[in-house]
Amino acid sequence: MDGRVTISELEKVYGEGPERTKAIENLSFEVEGGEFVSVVGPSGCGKSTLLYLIAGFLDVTSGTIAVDDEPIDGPGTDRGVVFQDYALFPWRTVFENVTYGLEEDGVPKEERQSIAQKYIDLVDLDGFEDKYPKELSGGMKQRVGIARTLAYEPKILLMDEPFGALDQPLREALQDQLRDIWDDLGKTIVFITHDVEEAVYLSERVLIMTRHPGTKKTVTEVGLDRSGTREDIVTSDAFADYKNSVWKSLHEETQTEVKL
Ligand SMILES: Nc1ncnc2c1ncn2[C@@H]1O[C@H](COP(=O)(O)OP(=O)(O)OP(=O)(O)O)[C@@H](O)[C@H]1O
Repeated sequence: MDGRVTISELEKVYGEGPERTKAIENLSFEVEGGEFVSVVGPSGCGKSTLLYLIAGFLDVTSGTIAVDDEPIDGPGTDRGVVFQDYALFPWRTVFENVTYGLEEDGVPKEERQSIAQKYIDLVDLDGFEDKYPKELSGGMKQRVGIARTLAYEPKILLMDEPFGALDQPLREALQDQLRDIWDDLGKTIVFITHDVEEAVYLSERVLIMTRHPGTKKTVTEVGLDRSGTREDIVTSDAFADYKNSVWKSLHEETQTEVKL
């Protein structure tokens, strides 16, 4: 399946001289096409840096990132980013926010209207097309953010703590919606989170990064039976085992950090 991300011997250094900070070192990792991978790690380990490197917003210092074997060269519509703070245009309605990228790409009006409506419906925002961001709850704003990114029809969704600012019930609702979208659309998803439970609930594999400078520490394969309800899943022994395994690996890193 398309949308494979191959990261090879990646290094990212910010600044020079006394300002020099090595954010990521010697990171190699592959995300399969259509796979859902979460990334967790101590604060400052380079998770956002990794996401923005894959997005092409930042240049690598050394190493390569390729999508379907093609080294990336800056941002592209094959990759779409969803930000924690939604990054919506306050002066545009829901509909206009979702059509923005399509307008920029010169997609004809009728086509962009039907694409936008499809994704607005997919995130359950039909009826809210003419509202402005200030009239929406945080959860609705993030659904607009997701619809806007999906409207580009990227192969890969890059999500930087997208539900971090939401309260628990909303967060859970959006997690379930994202899983449904993933089931329907089969996109590759790279999802950054601080929340171990969220990572295990959502993804097929969890990449745990070392503390600063970040690299791959461990990868946990999550083989959950997801056929039941949320309650069935989160109360299962398997869920507890996966959560413990990710938590232990992460905790070793944060303990090291505290000792210093
Ligand atoms: N623009 C920048 N200039 C210089 N250093 C930076 C820049 N952006 C990030 N860094 C540094 O790179 C390292 C990794 O930062 P990054 O934000 O990627 O980590 P993170 O794991 O996403 O952190 P958090 O979990 O706290 O959001 C940190 O030491 C940070 O201070």
